[in-house]
Amino acid sequence: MAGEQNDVVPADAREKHALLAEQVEEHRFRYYVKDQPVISDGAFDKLLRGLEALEEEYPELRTPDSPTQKVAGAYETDFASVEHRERMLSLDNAFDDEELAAWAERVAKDVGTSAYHYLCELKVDGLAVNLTYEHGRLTRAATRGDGRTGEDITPNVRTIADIPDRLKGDRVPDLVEIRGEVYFPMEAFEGLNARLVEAGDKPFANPRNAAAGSLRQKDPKVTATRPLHMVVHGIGARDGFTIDCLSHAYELLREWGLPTAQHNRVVGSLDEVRDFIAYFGENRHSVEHEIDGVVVKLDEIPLQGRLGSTARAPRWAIAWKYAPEEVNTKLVNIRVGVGRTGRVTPYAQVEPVTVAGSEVEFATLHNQDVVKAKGVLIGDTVVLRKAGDVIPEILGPVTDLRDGTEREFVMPAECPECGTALRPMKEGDIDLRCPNAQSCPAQLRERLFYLAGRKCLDIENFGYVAAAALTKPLEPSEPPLLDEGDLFDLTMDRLLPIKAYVLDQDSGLPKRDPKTGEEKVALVFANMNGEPRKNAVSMLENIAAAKERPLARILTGLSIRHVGPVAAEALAREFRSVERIEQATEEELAAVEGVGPTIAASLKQWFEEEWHREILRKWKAAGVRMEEEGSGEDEGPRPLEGLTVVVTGTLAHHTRDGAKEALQSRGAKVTGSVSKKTSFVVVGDSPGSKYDKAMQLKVPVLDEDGFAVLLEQGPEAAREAAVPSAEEGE
Ligand SMILES: NC(=O)c1ccc[n+]([C@@H]2O[C@H](COP(=O)([O-])OP(=O)(O)OC[C@H]3O[C@@H](n4cnc5c(N)ncnc54)[C@H](O)[C@@H]3O)[C@@H](O)[C@H]2O)c1
Ligand SMILES: [Zn+2]
Repeated sequence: MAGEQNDVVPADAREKHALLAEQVEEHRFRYYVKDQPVISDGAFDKLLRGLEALEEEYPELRTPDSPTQKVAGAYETDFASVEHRERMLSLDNAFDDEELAAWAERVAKDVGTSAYHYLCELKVDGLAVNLTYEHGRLTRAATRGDGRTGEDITPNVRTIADIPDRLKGDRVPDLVEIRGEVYFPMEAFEGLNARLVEAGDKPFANPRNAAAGSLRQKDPKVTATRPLHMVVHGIGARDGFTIDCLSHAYELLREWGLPTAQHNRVVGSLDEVRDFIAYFGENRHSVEHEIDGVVVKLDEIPLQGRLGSTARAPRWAIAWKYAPEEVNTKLVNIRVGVGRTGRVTPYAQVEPVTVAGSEVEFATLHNQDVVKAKGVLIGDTVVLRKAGDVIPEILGPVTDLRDGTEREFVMPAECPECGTALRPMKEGDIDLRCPNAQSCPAQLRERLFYLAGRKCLDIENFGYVAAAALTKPLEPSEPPLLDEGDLFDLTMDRLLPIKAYVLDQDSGLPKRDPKTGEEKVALVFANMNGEPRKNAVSMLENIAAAKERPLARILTGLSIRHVGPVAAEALAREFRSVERIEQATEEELAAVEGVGPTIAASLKQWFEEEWHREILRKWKAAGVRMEEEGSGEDEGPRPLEGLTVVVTGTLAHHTRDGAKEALQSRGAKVTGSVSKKTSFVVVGDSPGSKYDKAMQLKVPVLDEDGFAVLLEQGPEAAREAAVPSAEEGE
């Protein structure tokens, strides 16, 4: 019989099986012993699945020593080996609903009752540990190993703050094995790698490897410096207490001071299990640790016993795996981009990979220090992560795959777009900037793109392609826009001859002809006959229409540092024209709610640049609305409406214009001569005749403090602060 079956397995299947088995063993060794896997979990799971599929087809290949039949892994390591009292198992996986339903069906069939519950838990991405407590004291901690024998890591585990040395309470059992997952928090990962690189050590490729590597240190003092955490997810051998449900056991463990999970849920139906899976699929990153799936268990412990286990995994549990968020790929190059404010940021170009459903070719690297801290070299295989909607990032390098051809990234000294020498904006800044703010094509392009965008002028048909074509065309050699000043003076004549690279929507990089490999070049605004394209016509119409946008949007569109839509709204409401903002003192600007000193200083700086003021002059000449329209009841409070105020003498904290603006923006009328109708006279040093006149007419007089009261608290309070006190005032 056995001989017959041997004949049935074709030689190539046998060979393929042996090869796959060897690969799986090799990757397990790298993963469990070296803490440096060289392929992603997704890729590893595929290998294992391939092996399982072969064994499904040729069951003779499923020998007890096949990697599919074992808990990985029995390896010689530097640690003493210890036997678990009760076996630690792996889990069977479900990658789709069919597999989940098949598991549930098997359970229903074999359990012999309909009175059972599913316990849904999150699958923590870390490494499994077994903690032995005897009479409430932690006596041993071990890794899973091959499930029977693990590595003794007791001194290392004692350094983990989450794990109590002694169990709390008076119901402590004689013996209990606690199973849980040790993990390394994602937020701490970057810092750890930075320190490792700094010290000349190898960085970790991802947080799970960092957890394993940190826990499996020869020197527990090193482990103690790592922010490891644990979540409990099971219970092994026990003596001195009984439990009916795993969920109840967790309550007991919590009382003992063990770190139990916060998101477990007991449900009665498979549909509720599906809801749980769907919910955490959506909210994967709202959890305090990384998860790679959901573990569904039968809650009733006697029923777990009834179902039993295979050599590898319990039949009463299944692990639902979410789509992997991490993949391995090659770091092809590190390029630099220039942003709207001239900030030069390196970014990674990787061999295109699909992760979390989308193809990724670029990942952010923030700045040259981040590149260094991550310890990645150009040419490295790297772990790329795409978590939900967050932009893809590089976690770390797979250093075991280096062959010596990798090279370090060097931040360029010059702007890649305009050649200007890069420098920090101010001393101590990490970020380098291109100081050619006015005409650096990259900065101008980004500013225009922003200016035309939703938050600002909302100019339809004016996107990235137009912004690029207007600032750095291939032809003509002189770009139509050297800064944003001429935006509203663009004419079709200027647009028609413009040729530019055809840019890819996502990357902003030139598209290439698939046949020749050459970058594609095209007329941007004209069709083949040299006539205006439809969207060029409407772009110009939309630019003209944008002249009427509210002041706040115009202000936002100037790309003044720190002046976003909120600050722009506040400024527009308070000062009601660009001119008055320009004339205001730094104090007056800073005093506006929602503005403050940083923005005020930045505004002052901006207005100091001649070319900035030139933009304003050109826009005004082109008919851009630089003021708020009408008296605008709905445009903010005007607490001084109806008052007439005279300002005289020198004020310490305001210029004369500044004081005037402050009054006007609150609705007061400011006049030059004192009369019976004057509500207040504000006097500074050496006030002269207007002061005398005010005294004569019994008009309330305010010194600088009184003026502040008027501005901040209104006329009632100001009358009280006035000299002389104006009891007879209306
Ligand atoms: N990249 C590689 O080269 C490589 C190599 C080997 C293994 N791996 C990865 O390691 C994993 C395989 O390891 P495995 O055999 O331990 O199987 P598994 O990770 O699929 O499932 C078993 C493990 O899940 C853990 N777990 C987390 N939360 C749990 C919870 N709430 N309840 C119960 N258990 C929970 C336990 O530690 C348990 O041992 C896979 O993700 C695989 O991709 C990767
Ligand atoms: Zn530049």
